[in-house]
Amino acid sequence: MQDKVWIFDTTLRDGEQALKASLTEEDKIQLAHTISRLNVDVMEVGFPVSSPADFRAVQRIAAEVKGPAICGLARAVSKDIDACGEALKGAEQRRIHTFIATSPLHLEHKLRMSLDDATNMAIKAISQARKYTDDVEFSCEDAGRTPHADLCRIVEAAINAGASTINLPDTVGYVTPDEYAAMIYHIRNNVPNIDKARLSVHCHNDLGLAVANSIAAVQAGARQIECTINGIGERAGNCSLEEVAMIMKMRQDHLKVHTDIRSEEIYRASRQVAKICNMPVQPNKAIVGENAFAHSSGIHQDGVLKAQNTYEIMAPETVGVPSNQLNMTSRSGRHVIEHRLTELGYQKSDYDMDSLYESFLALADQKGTVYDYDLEAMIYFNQIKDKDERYQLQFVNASSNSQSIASATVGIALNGELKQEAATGNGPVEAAFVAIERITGMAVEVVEYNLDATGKGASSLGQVDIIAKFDGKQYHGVGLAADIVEASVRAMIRVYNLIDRAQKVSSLKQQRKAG
Ligand SMILES: CC(=O)SCCNC(=O)CCNC(=O)[C@H](O)C(C)(C)COP(=O)(O)OP(=O)(O)OC[C@H]1O[C@@H](n2cnc3c(N)ncnc32)[C@H](O)[C@@H]1OP(=O)(O)O
Ligand SMILES: CC(C)C(=O)C(=O)O
Repeated sequence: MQDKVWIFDTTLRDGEQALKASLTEEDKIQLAHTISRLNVDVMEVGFPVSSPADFRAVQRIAAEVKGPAICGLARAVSKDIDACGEALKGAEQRRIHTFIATSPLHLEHKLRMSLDDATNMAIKAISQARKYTDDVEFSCEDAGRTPHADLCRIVEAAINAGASTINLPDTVGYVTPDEYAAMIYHIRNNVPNIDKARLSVHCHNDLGLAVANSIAAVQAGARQIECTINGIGERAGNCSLEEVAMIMKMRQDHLKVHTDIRSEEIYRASRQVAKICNMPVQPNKAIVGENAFAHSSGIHQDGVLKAQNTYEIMAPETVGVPSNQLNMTSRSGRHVIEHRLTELGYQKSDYDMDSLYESFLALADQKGTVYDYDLEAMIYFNQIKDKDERYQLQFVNASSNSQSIASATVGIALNGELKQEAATGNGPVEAAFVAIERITGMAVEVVEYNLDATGKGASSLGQVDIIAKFDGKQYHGVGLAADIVEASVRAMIRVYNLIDRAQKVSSLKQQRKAG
C-alpha cells in the first residue's frame, strides 16, 4: 500500500494575498466549491482576523462547503486564534493553522524577539487553538533559513503543545531540493515526538523551485504539500497544485506515493481561478497552459497522429482538458494537414497536396496559425488574396467621453460600393461593431476580445484579436492600428470576410456535390 500525501490547498489564503483586488465573499464561496470538487484534504480559506469580510467568507465556507477540512490562518496571537476558532465553528472538520517565524533574520528584525520567546508564543497559541479543535497545524515561518537545531527545539515543543501537523515552509523560495530534503530528514531523525505529527511543506517559487522542493520533501518523508491552483501566491507564487498532483499521479512508479486528487477536475478549477482572480495562466504552463497539450511542429504532430504517447506523457482528458490540439503553423507538415482534412470530410482526391502545402506555407508565414476555414478556402480558391475580400474598410470615426454615449460611423466598400452607417454603444468599439453589423446585415457573437500593445510606450500599436461565432462556427480576426478603435474594426471586418469566404466555400461544395 502506497503512502498518501495530503493536499492542502491555500489558493484562497496565500493565493489570494497576491491578487491586485482581494476576492469578494461570493468569489471565495464559488472557488471554495470548485476546490472541494478536486477532493483536496484541507482547504485554507482565509485569515479571519484580517478583515470583517474575510471573517465572513471563512464563516460561510465553513458552513457551506463539505468534504475537505476547512482551515484558517492565525498569527501566534490570542485575538487571531479566537477569530479563527469562531469563524470555523460551522465546519464539519476544522483546522486552525498558527505560525511564527523562526529564522534568525525574522526573529531579530521582524519580530524582535528570541527563539525562546517565539517558542513560548507558539505553545500558548497552539494550546488556545486546541480549545476549538483537535486539528491544529503549526508553521515555522522561514524554516528554510532556520538552523536545523532551532527547528528541532520549536517543533518538539509545538507537538507537545498539541499540534498534529508541523509545516516547514520555504517562505522565500530560497532553498534547493537537496537542502530541503536534508532539512526534512534532520527533523524526522532528531525530533523525539515527530511520530505524533504529519510533516508538511509549503514552498514559494522565487527561484522557480517550489514544485521541485515539494517533491524532494515528499521523497524525504513529508506527507502534506501546501499548494495553490495555478501556483498563485505571494511574489513569484506558491507550489502549483496541478503540477505536484500530476507528478505524484504520473510518477507513482518512482515516488511510491499517491494523493486523493480528482485530476479530471484540474482544468476546470484552473480556468475558474484564472478568471475570478484575474490572473491569466501563461500559455506554456505545465498541465493547464493553453499549449500544454498543443502540438505545433510537423515532426511532433506526425508522431502524435501515429501514437499519442510519442509526445504526450499524459492524456489531456486525465486533467479535464477535452482533447489535444494540433495547431497548423508554418512548422507543420503534410501529415497533419491531411489528417485535418480527413476529419473535415475530404478525400485525397479532392486536393493536390503539393500545391495545397505551398499555399498553406505562404499563408502560415503571413498570419501564423492556419484554421480549418483557411484550409477549405485554399482547396476551393487555391490561394487567398486580401484584395479579393468582400468587405474593405474605408474609414472609421468614433467619439467617446465620460459624459455622453459613445458613437461611431464606419464606412466599408462592399463589392466596391461605399456603404456607411452610424451607431451608438457603451463604448466606441461597441458602437463601431453595431455600425458594421448594420452594413453587413449579419450579427456575430463576440466570444473573446483581446487588446494588446505591440511596440513600446505611447507610440505602440494596438493589436486586437477577436474570436467571433456565426452560424455555429468560430472565426478569428486580428487587427493592428495606432488607434485601438480602428484596430478593433479591422479585426471585426476580417471576421466578416472569413464568414463570407466560408459561405462561398460552402456553396461551391454544394455545387460540386450536385455536379
Ligand atoms: C508568510 C505569510 O504569508 S504570513 C501571512 C501573511 N498574510 C497577511 O499578512 C495577510 C493578513 N494580514 C493582516 O490583515 C494584517 O497584517 C494583520 C491584521 C494580521 C495585522 O495587522 P497590524 O496589526 O496592523 O500589523 P502589521 O501587519 O502592520 O504588522 C504585523 C505585526 O504582527 C507581528 N507578527 C508577524 N507575524 C507574527 C506571528 N506569526 N505571530 C505573532 N505576531 C506576528 C509583527 O511582528 C507585527 O507586530 P508589531 O506590530 O508588534 O510590530
Ligand atoms: C504562514 C506560512 C505557512 C506561509 O504562508 C509561508 O511561510 O509562506
